[in-house]
Amino acid sequence: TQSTRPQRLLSAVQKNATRGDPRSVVQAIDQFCRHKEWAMNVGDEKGCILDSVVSEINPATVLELGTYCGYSTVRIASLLPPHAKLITLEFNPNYASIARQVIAWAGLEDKVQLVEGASGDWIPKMKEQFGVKTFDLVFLDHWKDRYLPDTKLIEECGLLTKGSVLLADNVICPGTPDYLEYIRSSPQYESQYFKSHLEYTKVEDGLEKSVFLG
Ligand SMILES: O=C(NCc1cccc(CNc2ccc3[nH]ncc3c2)c1)c1cc(-c2ccc(F)cc2)cc(O)c1O
Ligand SMILES: [Mg+2]
Repeated sequence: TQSTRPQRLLSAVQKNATRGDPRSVVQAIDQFCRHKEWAMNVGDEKGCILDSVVSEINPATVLELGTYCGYSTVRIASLLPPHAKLITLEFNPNYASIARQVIAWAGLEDKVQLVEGASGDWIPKMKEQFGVKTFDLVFLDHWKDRYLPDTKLIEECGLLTKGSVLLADNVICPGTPDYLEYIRSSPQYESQYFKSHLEYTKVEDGLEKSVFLG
C-alpha cells in the first residue's frame, strides 16, 4: 500500500535526524519539505518568529491547536523551561500517530501531551482533564474557520489571563479574515502582524500575535 506524505516525512526524520536532538528533527523536516515534498508545517521562516515569541514569553503552559506532524510542537517544546507543559490537539488520527513518533524522536515526550480530538470538544475540558488554570501561549494552526470560534470558547472558559498570548499561523494564506477582524478590533487584545511567507514558498503569509489585556 502507498505511503502517505506524513509517513514519508517521518521516514526522513528517522533517516536524517539524531534521536534526542530537536534542532536536527526540525532541520530534517525543513530539508524534506523544501527539496522533496511540500507540507503544511509552519516552516523555518515563520518558525524563527515562533521561536522568538516563545523565548520572549518563556511560557509555563502552552496550548497548540493543530499538531499535524509535530514540527511546531518540537520547535515550541524544545524552548520550554523545565516542568513547562505543552498540550497539543490533533483531530486527524493519522497525523496524531506520526506526530507522536516525531515528538518521541526529538526526545520531547515528557514536555508534550498530544490529545486526539476536536478543539471544540476539548477546550471546555482543559481545566478538569489536565489541571490547567490558564494558558500563557496559544498557537493556532488548525482549520482556519475554527480560529475565531475557538478563541471565543477559550475566552468563555476563562483559559486566558492578563498577558496571555495568542499566536496565529496563516492569517494571510490560506487566511483567517473573520479572526483577524475580531482580534484587531477587540479592545481586549493588543495585536501585531509579523509579515513572512507561506512555508517553503515566496507567497506572502504571516503570524498574528495578540496579547490578552484581561
Ligand atoms: O489548513 C491548514 N492547516 C489546518 C489543517 C488542515 C488539514 C487538516 C487538519 C487536521 N487537523 C486538525 C483539524 C481540526 C482541529 N481542531 N482541533 C485540532 C485540530 C486539528 C488541519 C494549513 C493549510 C496551508 C496551506 C495549504 C495549501 C495551500 F495552497 C496554502 C496553504 C498552510 C498551513 O500552514 C496550514 O496550517
Ligand atoms: Mg499553518
